[in-house]
Amino acid sequence: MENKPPTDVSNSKKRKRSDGPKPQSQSPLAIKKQKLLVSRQNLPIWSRQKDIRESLRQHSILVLSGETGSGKSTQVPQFLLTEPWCTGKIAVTQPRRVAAISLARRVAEEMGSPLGASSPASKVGYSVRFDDNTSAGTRIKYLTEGMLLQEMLRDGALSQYSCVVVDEVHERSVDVDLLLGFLKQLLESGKRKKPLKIVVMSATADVESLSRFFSTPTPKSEETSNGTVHGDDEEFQGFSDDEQSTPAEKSQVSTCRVEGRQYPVKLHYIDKPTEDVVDAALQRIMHLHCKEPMPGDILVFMTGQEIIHGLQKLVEELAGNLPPEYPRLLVLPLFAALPQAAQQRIFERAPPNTRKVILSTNIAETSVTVPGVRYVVDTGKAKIKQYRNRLGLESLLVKPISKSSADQRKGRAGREAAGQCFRLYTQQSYEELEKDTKPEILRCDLSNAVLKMKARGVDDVFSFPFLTPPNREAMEKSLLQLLLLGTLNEDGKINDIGRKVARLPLTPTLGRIVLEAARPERDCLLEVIDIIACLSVENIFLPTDTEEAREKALEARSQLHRRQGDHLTLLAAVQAYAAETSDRKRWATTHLISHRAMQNVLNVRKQLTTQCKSLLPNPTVRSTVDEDTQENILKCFLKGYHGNNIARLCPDKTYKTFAGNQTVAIHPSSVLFGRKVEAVVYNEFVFTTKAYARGVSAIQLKWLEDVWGSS
Ligand SMILES: Nc1ncnc2c1ncn2[C@@H]1O[C@H](COP(=O)(O)OP(=O)(O)OP(=O)(O)O)[C@@H](O)[C@H]1O
Repeated sequence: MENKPPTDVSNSKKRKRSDGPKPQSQSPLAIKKQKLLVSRQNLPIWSRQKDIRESLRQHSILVLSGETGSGKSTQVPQFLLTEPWCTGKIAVTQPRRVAAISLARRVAEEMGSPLGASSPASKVGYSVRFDDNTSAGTRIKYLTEGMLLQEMLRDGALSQYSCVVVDEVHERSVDVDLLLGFLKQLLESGKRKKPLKIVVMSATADVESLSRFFSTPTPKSEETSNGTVHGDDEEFQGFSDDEQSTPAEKSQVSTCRVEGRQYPVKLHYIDKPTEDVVDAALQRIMHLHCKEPMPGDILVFMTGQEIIHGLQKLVEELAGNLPPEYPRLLVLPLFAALPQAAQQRIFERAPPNTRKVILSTNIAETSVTVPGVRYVVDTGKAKIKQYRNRLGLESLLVKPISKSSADQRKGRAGREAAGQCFRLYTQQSYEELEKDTKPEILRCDLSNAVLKMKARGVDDVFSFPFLTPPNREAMEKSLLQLLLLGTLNEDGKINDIGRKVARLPLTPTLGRIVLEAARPERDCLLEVIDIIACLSVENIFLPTDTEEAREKALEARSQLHRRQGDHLTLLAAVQAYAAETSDRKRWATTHLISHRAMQNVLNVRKQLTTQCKSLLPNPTVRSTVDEDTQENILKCFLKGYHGNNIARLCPDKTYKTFAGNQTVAIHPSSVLFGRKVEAVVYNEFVFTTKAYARGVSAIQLKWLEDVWGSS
């Protein structure tokens, strides 16, 4: 057996010092910790603890690969916590908030620590967009990649951290690619007073290219040739040169492979390709439920929210007709737009004699352990973001996943006991899948990434150390967009507006809309925040799939509907909900509005309002929104969309987009559906059976001069 876990060392010291009446080991947290220690010791990674610690004593960077479930995400930070160099915090990044939260919860339990802000003694916390659950004592912080990037804007040297663990690097989100580049630059800059250790890990990491990436020095561009990669001037204050380590030391990369997983997963394929994957999933779920013994929950990977809701209905219907001797079925959906509390329900154990079936998008694909899951059903598809450069459009398309994703999905079974994975595609189809998912940076709108680079002082974005350099044309396009948004100056340098936008937890477009609303001439900050809060959560309006339901909804929501369109309708809904003081849940039900989504809107609204305080210290608070304010609100959206997301009515009575001259119809979910107005602004361009604009409001063409004429 290896050394005792670091946490044990510190706690045994504490125990000796404590002379209170009740030994610490009897507290519920300590009992749980002891119990979990046994499972931790059985993880394959446990026996590699010494090697992992040793390699980071010798090197700055460790690229760690190991099978799903081998213990990387939960154990590595705990192994490193008591290393001599680890005097600060450890950041562990995750591609998604659901994983960041559940891992923090698990590791807190394993360490016998309260979670997050619940106690100053808490050692483990998490930080995700709109939810920072950490305390002054937090040593291990699970956070989304985006949150660490935000932190880097405030403190580019990451001075509170001794270590950054970049987990699930194979997902290759834009944020992780930026993070890797920034971390590499930070190590090369020699501007850290104390050592910073970096661990990059995944089950399916491309160890070779990651090692090469970190060990090849970044060529210096003109802008960075003075050796500094600087954001705000204050970022690197307090670092003295004499304590810098040499670049040779810093670029040392070590690698480690952890073999084996705790429990086996039996793999099944179908014999013939299926046309109807929803039906195949339904059959598989019901078959497992009726034939397989309890306990054994089922995790099903689907493509998106709508298809999940559809399958949920079907499963519930069939389960309702089963004879009483069968266990009950509890169906839980899981997708990104679902509020956190609802997402976390999947981690609760199912009630007695009940089997959980979780219908999830790819957000449960990596890092998470869903207690109780023994069976994974994989449809082999996911919605993947695709950016069409020429049109300047980003859309989500249903595509086959990669082998690496399929293996991650399989890895969600066999975590607490042996499991099985049912792939609803043939073995041949699996063999034909791409090895890895194409990095997001090659298929998305880059304006957010470029603005983040600019805000961190990377003026020459073309020489940024990318693991995979994006397409030059896409970069140029995003630079142009940022220039049009008014976030960059003509010379390409970030300006004050850009810096402010970059600090908001929103896309550059939404951030720019907020900034416009904070201008005293517009003074509609609170209203715009309300609308943007709605756009940041799941749809507040409950779905209406039949004609009858649509009519019912129209009637129920008639007082909220605004003839100007969806933006002001959202605002009316938030304001009416917030003004309801007696029974908000009932109000939501009567108006066919999701109470859960609304609670989330109010939460986001609160946080955005706090974050925007410095933009406009005394925004006008209104109980009713007069016509001038309505116009100002829509003008803010026009400012943010700067020519994109606008369509005008043509003589043939169709709407055509300003940019690209594409025909676009108003989506049936819009309050403007069927109406013909001079021009419209919309939030989203979606392509289903045809091109639709979603989230639409009527505008006047003469407003454009006022909007685009102003800076
Ligand atoms: N919330 C949890 N509930 C129960 N067991 C858990 C939980 N989280 C982790 N575990 C246990 O710890 C093991 C290791 O999990 P961990 O997330 O550290 O593995 P990993 O190697 O990072 O896997 P992956 O690559 O799939 O993210 C799991 O297989 C499971 O046995």
